[in-house]
Amino acid sequence: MLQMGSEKANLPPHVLIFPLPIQGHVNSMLRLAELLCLAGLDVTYIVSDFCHNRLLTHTNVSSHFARYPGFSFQTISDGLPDDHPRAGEGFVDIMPAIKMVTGPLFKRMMIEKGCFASSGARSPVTCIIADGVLSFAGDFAEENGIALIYFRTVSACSFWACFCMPQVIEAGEIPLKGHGMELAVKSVPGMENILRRRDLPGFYRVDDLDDTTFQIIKTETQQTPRAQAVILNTFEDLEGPILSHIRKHMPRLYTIGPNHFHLTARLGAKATETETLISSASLWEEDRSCLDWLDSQPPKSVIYVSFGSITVVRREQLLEFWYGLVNSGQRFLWVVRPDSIMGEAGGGKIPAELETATKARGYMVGWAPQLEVLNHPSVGGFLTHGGWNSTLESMAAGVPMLCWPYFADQTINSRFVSEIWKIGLDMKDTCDRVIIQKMVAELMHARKDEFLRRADAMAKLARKAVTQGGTSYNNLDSLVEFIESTII
Ligand SMILES: O=c1ccn([C@@H]2O[C@H](COP(=O)(O)OP(=O)(O)O[C@H]3O[C@H](CO)[C@@H](O)[C@H](O)[C@H]3O)[C@@H](O)[C@H]2O)c(=O)[nH]1
Ligand SMILES: C[C@H]1CC[C@@H]2C(C(=O)O)=CO[C@@H](O)[C@@H]21
Repeated sequence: MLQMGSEKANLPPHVLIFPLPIQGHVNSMLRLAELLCLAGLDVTYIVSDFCHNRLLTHTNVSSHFARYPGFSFQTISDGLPDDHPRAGEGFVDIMPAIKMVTGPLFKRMMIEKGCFASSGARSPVTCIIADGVLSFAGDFAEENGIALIYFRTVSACSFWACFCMPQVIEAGEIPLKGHGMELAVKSVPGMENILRRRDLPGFYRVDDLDDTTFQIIKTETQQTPRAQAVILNTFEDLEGPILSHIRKHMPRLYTIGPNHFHLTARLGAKATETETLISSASLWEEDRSCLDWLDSQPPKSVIYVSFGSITVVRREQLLEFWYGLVNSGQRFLWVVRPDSIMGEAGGGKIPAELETATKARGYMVGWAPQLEVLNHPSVGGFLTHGGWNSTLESMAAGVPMLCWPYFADQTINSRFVSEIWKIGLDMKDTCDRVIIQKMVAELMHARKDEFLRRADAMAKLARKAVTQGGTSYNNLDSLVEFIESTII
């Protein structure tokens, strides 16, 4: 058991925050870190050397967080060589490497550094908030009598569908073996009339139940209830019915999202200043020239296209998207990450008609300041992979979505976007220029008003949740009180 020296008793709680070291987890949990700093807690944020180097290179996190004396970074290896792609198919290496290398390193680091006890005026770590898929951090907390909270960075619907993996197997609804994808899934309580097999989180798409990633996700998800509390980046008005199911297993569940919006609200920003007060957590250099380009476009005329930090596409798929966008006649701003095209550097010539049309009404960047883009008045739609941060950021900005899920939670998020929240369309499992053209037109023209109306209503609910008295606002206060109550 780690001892709290009595002389430290009046110090604030010291929370160790440990995200899975990939973009979508790092930014979501960094926002939580700042929310806790604002509440007066001390925070150690532990992140991979790889992500830390990139954060230092591409963002102002160091100077931004300097305003919180109780905040510090600690770095650790993610177990992968520096030149590992950490994207596309390479994502399957991340979880095993973290488990095999980072887990043991973490334990050593915590013991050797006495849980960072000697760091000036801070108490030793009193609470660990670990990513919900890092069970080794939970083991450490349990073994050493430190309070444990899990933060699963995905939607409640995805988390719940993963939590029900044993029942889905039991019901014989998987393995999928590539057929029956249209069949209704009946074994996820609360989603009986919502999901087809193709809408299950992408981890389910296995022919063999011994698949390593499937097993890791199943095991990591099953152990969640051992934490004293669970945090989700969502809000009650968005996922209330699913949250009720989760609460039967994990009653102390804090919904505090959308995180970025919540942080903005707590920082006291006015709507027009929205994103400048939030520190960027980008692992790539943001190309801000796209904001100038957006300034010269008509209101709500641009579809913003981005598939997040892990998606990769084959050259044929890139061309299908490109033709689809160009043939739709729509203005577009497209993020093509330098590492997102499979094959030899995206080799091959780009057809002249695509180049010409792009010069006329498109703009491409390697990485964008996404929050500012989504909140720009010229943006009227978002062609997205449906990563949870992108989905929440789009919702909070009132921007309708066209979803092209790539893997993981994205396949279920896109189903909820189209069928439950009705703020966009789901284009999963197709990549065809004609379909893309048609769906872009549907989102941006034929059903534009309908989608904008609902997206605007959803944005209002999100704002209400993070405003004083709102559910996420109150839940964050309760979370802080809970963390304070865990000091022994
Ligand atoms: O040009 C860009 C593109 C993205 N972003 C930001 O990068 C983040 C991307 O996060 P997300 O939309 O969640 O996608 P991924 O990077 O793919 O995130 C991973 O982590 C998420 C949270 O667990 C999961 O929902 C996703 O499926 C998983 O792929 C968002 O905050 C974006 O604002 C930028 O700032 N600029
Ligand atoms: C690489 C993936 C492993 C787990 C994470 C996840 C989750 O359900 O927590 C979903 O997709 C990715 O963000 C992560």
